[in-house]
Amino acid sequence: MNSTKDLRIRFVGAGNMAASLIGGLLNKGLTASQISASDPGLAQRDYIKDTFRIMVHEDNNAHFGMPDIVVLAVKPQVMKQVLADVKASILTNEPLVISVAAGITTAQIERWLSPQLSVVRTMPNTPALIGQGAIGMFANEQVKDAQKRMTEQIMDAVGTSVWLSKESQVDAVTALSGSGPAYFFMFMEHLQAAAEQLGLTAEDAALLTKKTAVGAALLAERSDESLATLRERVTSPNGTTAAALDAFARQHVDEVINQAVQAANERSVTLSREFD
Ligand SMILES: NC(=O)C1=CN([C@@H]2O[C@H](COP(=O)(O)OP(=O)(O)OC[C@H]3O[C@@H](n4cnc5c(N)ncnc54)[C@H](OP(=O)(O)O)[C@@H]3O)[C@@H](O)[C@H]2O)C=CC1
Ligand SMILES: O=C(O)[C@@H]1CCC=N1
Repeated sequence: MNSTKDLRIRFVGAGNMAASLIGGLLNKGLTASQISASDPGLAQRDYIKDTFRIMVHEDNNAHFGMPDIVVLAVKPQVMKQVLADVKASILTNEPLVISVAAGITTAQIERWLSPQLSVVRTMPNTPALIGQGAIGMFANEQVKDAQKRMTEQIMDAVGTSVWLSKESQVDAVTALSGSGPAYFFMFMEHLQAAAEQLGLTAEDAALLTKKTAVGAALLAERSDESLATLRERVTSPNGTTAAALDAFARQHVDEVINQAVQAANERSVTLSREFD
């Protein structure tokens, strides 16, 4: 296996998720000369170039070279067309292909490029930007152990990753941790608004909302106790928390959350059919 200092990585698409990964890799000690990217947006290219000092090209095939890894970081809608564009460059040296796209399957990527290619389908999330990503990964049969280690090195640069044994589990990870940050942000938005209604200033409500979320998340991560036990510790009999949790239960919040996660999972499944 190449050591990290020898790796050459090409990003196709240099938007939010690519920026998170590029930032994480540079923080972990890769040099800017090891990474290049392509993206059609001038403003985005300038942003990436100014922020990370890597080479960014308008043309997906420009200065493609012979990368060890190609990271596909475009929207699912354009994946098929983008792969038609870069197919010849990729097939020149058959690098490991890592996709971060929601819904696009390894079978589709193999069909659009080559069935011989090693393809890893991953599902990261935006906290990768600060090294706190939660990432699911699925490897097709062509992926060798050394390529798995390379994938882990990349994903470990931006968070915590798990290998999945079945590709359908990537849809579940998408519904859980891929989309999950948005669920927590939405909950926090509503919590802040409710606190403002109770008379707190917007500034205080925002600060206390964020610190409560961070504190609860860190406690959950660092404690050996179950989430249920941690919840019970906050909940005094007939106290304030019990009053709030009863209100959630009356609205069947468990069913609401289950339906939302099912909807995200289903959308991940249908995305692949839509853009086939
Ligand atoms: N955002 C998230 O939380 C997560 C996103 N993902 C996945 O990551 C992928 C990228 O998402 P995200 O980074 O959020 O999206 P962005 O829109 O921020 O990034 C995609 C980038 O690809 C560029 N692009 C468009 N067409 C091409 C092309 N033909 N060749 C090269 N680049 C192109 C876009 O340019 P332009 O804007 O000019 O079209 C854009 O800069 C998606 O597939 C998504 O499913 C996965 C996990 C989480
Ligand atoms: O909303 C989406 O489709 C992407 C995938 C997971 C998070 N964002």
